[in-house]
Amino acid sequence: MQTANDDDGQTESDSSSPLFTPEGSPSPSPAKEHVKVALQEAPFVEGLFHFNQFLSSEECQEIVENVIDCHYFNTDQGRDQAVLFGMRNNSNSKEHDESQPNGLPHWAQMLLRMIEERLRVTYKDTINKDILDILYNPSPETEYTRQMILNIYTPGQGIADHIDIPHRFLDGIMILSFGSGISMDFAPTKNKDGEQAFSLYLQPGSICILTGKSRWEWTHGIPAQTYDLVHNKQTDQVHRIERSARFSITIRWLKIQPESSTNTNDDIAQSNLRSHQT
Ligand SMILES: O=C(O)CCC(=O)C(=O)O
Ligand SMILES: [Fe+2]
Repeated sequence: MQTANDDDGQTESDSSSPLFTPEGSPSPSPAKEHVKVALQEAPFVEGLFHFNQFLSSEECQEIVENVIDCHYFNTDQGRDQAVLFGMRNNSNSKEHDESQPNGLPHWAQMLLRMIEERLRVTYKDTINKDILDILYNPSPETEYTRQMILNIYTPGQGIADHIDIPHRFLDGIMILSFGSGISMDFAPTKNKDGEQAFSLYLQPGSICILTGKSRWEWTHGIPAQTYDLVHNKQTDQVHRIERSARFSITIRWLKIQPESSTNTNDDIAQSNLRSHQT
């Protein structure tokens, strides 16, 4: 593998949006820790799907504008995360219908429908009915609701390696990336079948879907660094790409638990995952 300093072939971040300024300018400071080389495409892991250019740059821009209009964030005051909830659903109700009002803001409902349609039509050769059901029509034993976490990562910020809390969230997690690309580390928790940890570069406009084994038995996390190293398969070169501000939307099914359960501790545990470069 050769190394290169430019970011030839990589998708640029959208620095024109107010969500991505002033933190959006590239930061040249080197990370202290070893920076792993990320792949552009995911290797095979059961239940993991990763599609680059899932959303066009126009669609990304529209989503970001909708989010800006909702005023969820104030990065000056450290408010870089927002959590949205849909209405509850349960296993006795009719088949889940994403076209019914569900308590989420209009833009979020439109986004959910658009993702479903695209997976069903454009990605039908890869996403079968079982996976679509996990993502859009679960039949769990408990009540559940849609949860969407919106995160802004400035350069140097990350999230610790983790498995999304198993007793809190159902199977099926979708991660959409906007603004800057970022490397996400994946590692198997059960050392078997010769599975190897790897790092995957999440480009803006990409979707990363975790189901089955990749959701329950692999950790994912974002290293807190100011740049990423990305392997270009075509040229077999490694490119250094400075991070700018990234915005992500993580879509999950949240289990609704009795008042007496440990919801609060779980929420604190989940939000404490965000990490900074030290
Ligand atoms: O922001 C991301 O890309 C991932 C977030 C995540 O893994 C989580 O909230 O559990
Ligand atoms: Fe996660």
